[in-house]
Amino acid sequence: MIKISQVNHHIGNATILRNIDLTIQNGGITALVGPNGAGKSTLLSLIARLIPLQQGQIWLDEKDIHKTSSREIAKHLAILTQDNAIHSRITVRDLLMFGRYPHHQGRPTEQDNDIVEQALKRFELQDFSQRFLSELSGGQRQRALIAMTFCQQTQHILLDEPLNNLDMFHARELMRLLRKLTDEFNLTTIMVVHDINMVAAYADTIVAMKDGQIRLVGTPDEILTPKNLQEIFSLDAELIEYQGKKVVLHHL
Ligand SMILES: Nc1ncnc2c1ncn2[C@@H]1O[C@H](COP(=O)(O)OP(=O)(O)OP(=O)(O)O)[C@@H](O)[C@H]1O
Repeated sequence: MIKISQVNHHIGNATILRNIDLTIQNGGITALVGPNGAGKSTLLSLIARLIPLQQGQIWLDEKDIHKTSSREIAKHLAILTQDNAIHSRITVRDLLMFGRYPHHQGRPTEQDNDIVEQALKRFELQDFSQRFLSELSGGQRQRALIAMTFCQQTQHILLDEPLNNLDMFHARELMRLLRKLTDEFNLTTIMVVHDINMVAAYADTIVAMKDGQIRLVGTPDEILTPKNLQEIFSLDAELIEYQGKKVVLHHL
């Protein structure tokens, strides 16, 4: 469980996050949605301990995240941020093995090799395994980075806009795979997603943010209404239902 209590965050005079209270139960996919600049990435970075907490508390199960070492946190929580300052002269296979680092500390075992092999297979990266990241397309690189995050084999996975750079086919494949892995390993997957229809189809819970605040929390069925879309995104959109899922017609 991730429990966020009374978190506030400021940069200079600007308030970036305001009175954030949120509990994310273990298991399932939670989608963080909201307009650009709402504070989604900042909140993910605070949960993953990538930036210092200024005010409030964040708990990962029984651990106070900001009082626990990064090494300990890395065994329970993996994050893929938007700015991946990863050296491009590394092969896909080595990148995935790098994801195992919190476990092997530089000395990979047979088990680490197996996990990397499985991830190469599941993320369909076998054909690229010996290629450098610089030799991949943007979408292929994004898949490799997500696979690396999974190789960490943590119970909690945070992904900031994982669908970036993916074409329609690979975006859907990735969402299906994330759904499958989340269910199979009972993971807690938290992701920032802009494609609201992917959220409608694959997320269990939506957390909608705006202006540094959490405005709505609920299931896609509860949250996706014309009134809420207007309130969060200032968007006039119609909704239809298809195969029991909401579809937002926002492009017309
Ligand atoms: N280092 C920084 N210095 C100043 N302002 C910042 C900094 N980092 C973020 N911000 C501001 O904080 C606000 C929240 O940014 P954040 O990246 O968390 O939003 P977001 O909801 O993830 O947006 P997006 O959907 O565009 O990725 C924005 O107004 C942004 O300009």
